[in-house]
Amino acid sequence: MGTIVDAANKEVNGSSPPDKKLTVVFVLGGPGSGKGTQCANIVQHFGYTHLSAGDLLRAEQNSGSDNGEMIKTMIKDGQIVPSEVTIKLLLRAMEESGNDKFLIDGFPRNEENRAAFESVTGIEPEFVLFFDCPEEEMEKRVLNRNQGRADDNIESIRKRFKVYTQSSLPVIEYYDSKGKVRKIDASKPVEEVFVAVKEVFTSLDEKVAA
Ligand SMILES: Nc1ncnc2c1ncn2[C@@H]1O[C@H](COP(=O)(O)OP(=O)(O)O)[C@@H](O)[C@H]1O
Ligand SMILES: Nc1ccn([C@@H]2O[C@H](COP(=O)(O)OP(=O)(O)O)[C@@H](O)[C@H]2O)c(=O)n1
Ligand SMILES: [Mg+2]
Repeated sequence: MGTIVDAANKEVNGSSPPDKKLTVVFVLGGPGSGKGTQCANIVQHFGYTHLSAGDLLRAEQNSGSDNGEMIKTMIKDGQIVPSEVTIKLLLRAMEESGNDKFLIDGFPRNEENRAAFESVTGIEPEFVLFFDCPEEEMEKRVLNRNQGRADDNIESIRKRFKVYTQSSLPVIEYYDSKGKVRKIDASKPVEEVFVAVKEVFTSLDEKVAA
């Protein structure tokens, strides 16, 4: 197990003083809600490292790994890759960053992701940033995204919306019941969304400084 997780577990178990206090924010919302766009802004202003689960999976797919074909098929089909694969990629990226503040974008996307991350790392998110956006607006954005993604076509998008409603929204509801969700109206222009995002991170910084 990586040192970053050992450090977090020490903190959870309270057996010895933590080496490092890790701050993790989960960034969730449907496909095209603006997670990646806003994370880039947050990085600039608040010193986080941005880890997109989707980007890490696409990089793994392209690296010629044994899991490449499985990842490719699942992404095209909008299915959620088993957490064993995704968590390994996230932890490796956390280690490599050397940072202690992370935006984890697009994860956890189902209950299996959520429970596995909690049991493997012992990390509880500081909060969950939730980009709330109507489906028709998300569909328009994804179809105009132009990043050459194999899943940004209408057929894959329909499947992704279904998975989002059936598997990802329940995770957001779970965190909402614990008072951890910071909901943002993501239907507005990028700059206006970021005004709301900034308020959330500024109040966290004030809490930490207090
Ligand atoms: N608030 C917004 N208004 C209009 N377009 C946006 C907004 N936020 C992001 N976009 C655009 O929508 C597309 C999807 O955004 P992205 O950040 O990749 O979303 P996600 O990571 O949630 O799928 C991109 O082309 C992006 O430039
Ligand atoms: N936790 C995750 C995140 C993404 N993925 C896969 O990667 C795809 C793209 O995720 P993404 O976060 O890049 O997509 P967007 O929400 O940014 O449009 C998902 O539809 C899943 O197939 C996954 O399996 N598990
Ligand atoms: Mg994204």
